[in-house]
Amino acid sequence: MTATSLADSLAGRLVVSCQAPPGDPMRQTDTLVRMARAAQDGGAAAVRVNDPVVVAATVAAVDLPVIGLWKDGDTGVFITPTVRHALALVAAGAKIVAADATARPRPDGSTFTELVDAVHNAGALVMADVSNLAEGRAAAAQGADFVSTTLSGYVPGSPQQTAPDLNLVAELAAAVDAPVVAEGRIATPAQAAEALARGASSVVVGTAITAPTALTRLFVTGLGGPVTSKAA
Ligand SMILES: CC(=O)N[C@H](C=O)[C@@H](O)[C@H](O)[C@H](O)COP(=O)(O)O
Repeated sequence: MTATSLADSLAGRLVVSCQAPPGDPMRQTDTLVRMARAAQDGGAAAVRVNDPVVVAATVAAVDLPVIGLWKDGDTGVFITPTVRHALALVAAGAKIVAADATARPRPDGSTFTELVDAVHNAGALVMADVSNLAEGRAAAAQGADFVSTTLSGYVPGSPQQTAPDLNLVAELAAAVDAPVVAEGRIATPAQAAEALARGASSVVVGTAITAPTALTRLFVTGLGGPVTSKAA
């Protein structure tokens, strides 16, 4: 699949993020692969998968393009923080590498441009995870193939809200040539459709589809608790 046809294959469609946080019972390679197979059966255009080991297992098990990321750490830049992480994902079979493209310093002192160039040279595309319009513009100017709202709400300065940041979707869609991906806290099909209507090219949904622990917690909280320490 060429870069253009890969991008076209995602246009107007759903991507399912098949991840589980550290310590979660679902964080097993086989379980995560089964999530990806279920996403494929349900009609997803692609899956978004964390960690090269899980990426390789998913690539072997599903026919969908895999968007790979590698979360390393939990502060600062930790979504595919370095060129080394990015290239490991390409080697594992990711067709698209998702990486933090915020303005924060990267742990190896590299630039986002260097990551983009390395991934392109290795034959894959880059999805820039951003938290605001300026970062999206910069990422697109540096060659990102997709710009995703992934980090809005998770970086100081971006709106802290329970709803998806559809304003950022619309701002990015008006400002960058790269396809804009709506991602983060999209909880219903209506919100996903609204994201497309606001200019998104694709929509990534994770928690609302693949996170039974978090979803159980929502219902438990809705019933007035109790929330256990593990679920807190
Ligand atoms: C901020 C961050 O680390 N986001 C991660 C990026 O890969 C994932 O934990 C999210 O589940 C994903 O972005 C999908 O979002 P939601 O689960 O809200 O549909």
